[in-house]
Amino acid sequence: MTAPVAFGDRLHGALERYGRLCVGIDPHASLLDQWGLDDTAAGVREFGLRVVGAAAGRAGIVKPQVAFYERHGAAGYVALERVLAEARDAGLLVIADVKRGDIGTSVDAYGEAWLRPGSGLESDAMTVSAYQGLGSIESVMRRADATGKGLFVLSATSNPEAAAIQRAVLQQSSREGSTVAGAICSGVAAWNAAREDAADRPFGSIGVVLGATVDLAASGIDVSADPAEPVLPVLAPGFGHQGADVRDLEAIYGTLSAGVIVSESRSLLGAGPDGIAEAIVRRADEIGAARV
Ligand SMILES: O=c1ccn([C@@H]2O[C@H](COP(=O)(O)O)[C@@H](O)[C@H]2O)c(=O)[nH]1
Repeated sequence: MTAPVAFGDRLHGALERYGRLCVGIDPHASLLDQWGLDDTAAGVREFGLRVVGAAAGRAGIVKPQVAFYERHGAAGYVALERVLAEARDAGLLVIADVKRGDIGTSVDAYGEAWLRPGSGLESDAMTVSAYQGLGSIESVMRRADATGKGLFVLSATSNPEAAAIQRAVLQQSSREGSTVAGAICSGVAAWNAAREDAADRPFGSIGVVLGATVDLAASGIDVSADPAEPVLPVLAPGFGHQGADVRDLEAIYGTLSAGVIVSESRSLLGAGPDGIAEAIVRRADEIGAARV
């Protein structure tokens, strides 16, 4: 059996071809209304399929926010399965924004749901939480590496109320003295660097979530340190609707900039069903113009 292509390689290819933009698929009730769709499982399916149609060939990555599908129970999941499959069939890299975390065996079961080839919910990557300890996600990191999938581990999230916990300083750890956010970043970078084939990889397959609205230095993340090798993928919500300016990308992310994926939802989706394709092209151009 041939080995799967590493997620980091596929991510690198998508960024080279289409640039950094990741199109969020967040069917908020207000957006469904604006798009002339019902807030039902059928409505969120149609919304997702239209976003996928608009993103295909214009952006490299989509990020469905699973919560908006989960609102509709089992029917919402059936709708989501269809959206995920269409997106992957269209050649888009799919990051399922599920933010799962638990003890190791349970996190691995989440990994089986979202990352196992052939699973109904199969995605290319998923978001996970390591707030039960980095060791709690080790089995899912192994699973991701073995199956050519990726993970984005929450580190410093874009919501302001996260700082109190994410800036807390670790005790009883080999990373004692680091903040929670900093330890997650350095732990993930170290994981990527320790892979057997790390030297041949442009990007690691395990990344972190670092909000663009965050003062990363104050969160204990040194954005002037030597860049990680391989490049650390950074899923970056917070641009667009949440107020961060893409022209500040390098100032925000410094030496982490090479791995930054600009994830925007409402700022694009608000263009409506007739304007979304054009909004994606315009935003991808703006981000490209602000290239670092
Ligand atoms: O720190 C985080 C982690 C995830 N998100 C998610 O990203 C999108 C942002 O949507 P916008 O409309 O572009 O604000 C949404 O799905 C969040 O759940 C985040 O915002 N911050």
